[in-house]
Amino acid sequence: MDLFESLKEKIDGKNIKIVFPEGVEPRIIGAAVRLKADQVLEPVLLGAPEEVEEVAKKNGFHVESLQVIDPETYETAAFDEMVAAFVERRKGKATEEQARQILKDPNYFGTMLVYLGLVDGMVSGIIHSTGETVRPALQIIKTKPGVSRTSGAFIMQRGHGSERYLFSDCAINIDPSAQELAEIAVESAKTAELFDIEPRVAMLSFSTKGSAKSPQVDKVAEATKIAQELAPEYAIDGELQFDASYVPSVGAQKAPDSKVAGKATVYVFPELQSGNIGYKIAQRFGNFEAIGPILQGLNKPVSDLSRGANEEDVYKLAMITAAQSLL
Ligand SMILES: CC(C)(COP(=O)(O)OP(=O)(O)OC[C@H]1O[C@@H](n2cnc3c(N)ncnc32)[C@H](O)[C@@H]1OP(=O)(O)O)[C@@H](O)C(=O)NCCC(=O)NCCS
Ligand SMILES: CC(=O)OP(=O)(O)O
Repeated sequence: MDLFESLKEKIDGKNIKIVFPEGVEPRIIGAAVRLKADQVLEPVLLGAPEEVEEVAKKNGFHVESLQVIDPETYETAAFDEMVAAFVERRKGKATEEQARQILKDPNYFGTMLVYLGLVDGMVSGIIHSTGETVRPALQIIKTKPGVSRTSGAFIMQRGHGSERYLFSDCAINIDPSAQELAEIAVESAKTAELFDIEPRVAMLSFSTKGSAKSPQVDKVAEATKIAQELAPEYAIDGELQFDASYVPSVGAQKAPDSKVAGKATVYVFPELQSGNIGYKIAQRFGNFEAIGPILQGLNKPVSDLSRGANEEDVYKLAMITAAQSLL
């Protein structure tokens, strides 16, 4: 079954609420109107209602049935409660006065709605940078017990899902340590399972099994060992070059004893430059659909769109975020 048909079945009838802080952006409004009409989930747009309506009208959308919250006119008692919860969560890192200022930012406001359980997840980042989008989640929602770093994964699919892989970290950790990379690998295997990908995890490098020597290669080899110890239930191998991971004949030649080489489904990049460049090359040269970044390891789901996303990307990432909220 198509991934999104199966996700629709999972989230159907659960009345899952997803907040979109960029409620006056046409690609967001278009996706929200379709999500509501298809009865996939309950979208909540942030913004001034008259502005949302104006943008919708210009773009031929009808938004009458959508919930719109204007942070500027949010009910005083509810805002006071939000401010108090923020100050408490930041434990001395923000005063009440600072909190009132910070919460004017729609990404902070939306993240607080998620934290307070008033909505189930958030999708943002189509206008804002990744830092602006995810920093509130890192500070407020924070990572699950046992996870020290969140990371950003993409579902990469082609041929309506006949080929489907997971790429990570393509969004968050600029230069993870071996320990952090190992954790990213394990979280990526879990994310893959959630989205019907049987995880065979390749720890990518420019070297395969010692064919090159450098501190960067050593980091990936060490991360592989740590990940294998952390999660022996998963097939995780490295360090592997991309061709050795993906092409069966090259995998057999370069890493003949590997359970992953030549058939990897989860590709873990050694640092963010290669991860972010790698997914965009597959997307733009290879015609893969890139759905994400899906933030892994957070207590509640927050997803960060690429600024290059289209309406369909928003629609699909919202479904993924809704499915994560059921975990
Ligand atoms: C994600 C990012 C914005 C965080 O940067 P930052 O805000 O400067 O991070 P800081 O080190 O100041 O930490 C801020 C808070 O987030 C937490 N944090 C930072 N990175 C984290 C991570 N990967 N996982 C979990 N928590 C994290 C810190 O512990 C800190 O929490 P605290 O305030 O409660 O102590 C930064 O790593 C970044 O810019 N990454 C690249 C993003 C990017 O451009 N990607 C390409 C496009 S997708
Ligand atoms: C994920 C990503 O690269 O986001 P952006 O294109 O917005 O920088």
